[in-house]
Amino acid sequence: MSHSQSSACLIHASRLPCTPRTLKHDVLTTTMLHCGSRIAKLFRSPVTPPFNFPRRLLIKFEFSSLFQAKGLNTSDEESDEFLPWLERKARTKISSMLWIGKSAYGRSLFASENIRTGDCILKVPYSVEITPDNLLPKIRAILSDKIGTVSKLAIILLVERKMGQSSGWAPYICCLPQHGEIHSTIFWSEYELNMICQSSVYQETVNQKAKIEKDFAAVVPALQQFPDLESITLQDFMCAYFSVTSRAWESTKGLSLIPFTDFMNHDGGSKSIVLFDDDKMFSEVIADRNYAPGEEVLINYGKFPNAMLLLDFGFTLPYNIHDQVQIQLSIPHDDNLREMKLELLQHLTPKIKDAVGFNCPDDTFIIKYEDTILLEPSKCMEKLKTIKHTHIRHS
Ligand SMILES: C[S@@+](CC[C@H](N)C(=O)[O-])C[C@H]1O[C@@H](n2cnc3c(N)ncnc32)[C@H](O)[C@@H]1O
Repeated sequence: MSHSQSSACLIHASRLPCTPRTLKHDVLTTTMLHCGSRIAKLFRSPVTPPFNFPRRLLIKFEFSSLFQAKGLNTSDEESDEFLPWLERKARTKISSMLWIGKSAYGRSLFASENIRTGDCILKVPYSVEITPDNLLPKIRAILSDKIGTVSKLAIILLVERKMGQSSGWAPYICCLPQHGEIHSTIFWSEYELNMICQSSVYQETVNQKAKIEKDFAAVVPALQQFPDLESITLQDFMCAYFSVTSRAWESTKGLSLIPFTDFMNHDGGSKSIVLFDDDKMFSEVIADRNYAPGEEVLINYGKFPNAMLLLDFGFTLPYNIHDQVQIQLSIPHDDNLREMKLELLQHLTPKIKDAVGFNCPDDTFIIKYEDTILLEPSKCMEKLKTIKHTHIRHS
């Protein structure tokens, strides 16, 4: 890392929130509940490229933050009708503390009354969550076994959209993002993608698009059996696929779309996550702090670096403590010192296995933003010297 880059990290560090919030009930230790994870970390392609953020990409990330603003919390008629519709469908109360409004990042949930740390702010029964089980049996019967769960959910969304107002999910389907509203790199033009061609986001985007195209090719023969579905295009499939990667949660019961909960936007500093109660068959969210009426209520999608947020969710965070860079040294296989160099890398980056993100080859190391915040240059130099001496003695 160059001097200018490391000082930039330190400047950012001083702006990071430093007071950890605590939950009134430690929901994570409640045995009955288990937490779901956003699927981004579960659906990585096995091929892994080097992860070098060129300066211009960093500029793009910082630039995007200029558009970040506080919640707008204006309501509209469609949104006002959404929760009563879902509660009728679920035959139970889902939330009395939240309402749907518009934020700088699209729809969002806002506090309708004072919320206290530890309050359960919403409870969505499994019966109104969309899982691959919702796939029409006649479609499932002719789908290839190779079709993954993301694609299955994408097909469900496409089928329901085709049904228009006669779909039992119509109020939800019309809230999902459409082409033109999605900023994931899978929708970037070739010109835009070329600007990030040295980063792994570029390669992951290429891989992701190839996977979607392959899945679509496998799905088309099934869709062609149904006159209403044969007009579905690759672009429609890509939009539906993105709706799933950016909105679904993975839990013990598999992948699911959770209407209403998926209107919540992400805050990397939030401790609220989606919890699943398999006995009582609902998912829920517990507030990690107090909210005043009208405040936007946020949850944490997971510890994702910006590259992954961009690919799977279509946004980046200006100060993301989970951000990281992958640097590939490209140590030639015929290099006599290759093993020693790889070992050195392991010493220098012992946390490499904890890194969330794209897989990476052996000769790659990851610098995590949070590590650079904690890094004390003198300790780092000491460590380097120790490793160097150990190797000199051994060789
Ligand atoms: C699960 S949905 C959240 C609801 C969404 N805002 C909507 O209009 O339906 C995830 C999407 O919300 C937006 N989003 C969520 N958190 C964001 C954030 N912190 N910054 C920018 N966009 C965000 C992104 O478009 C992302 O793909």
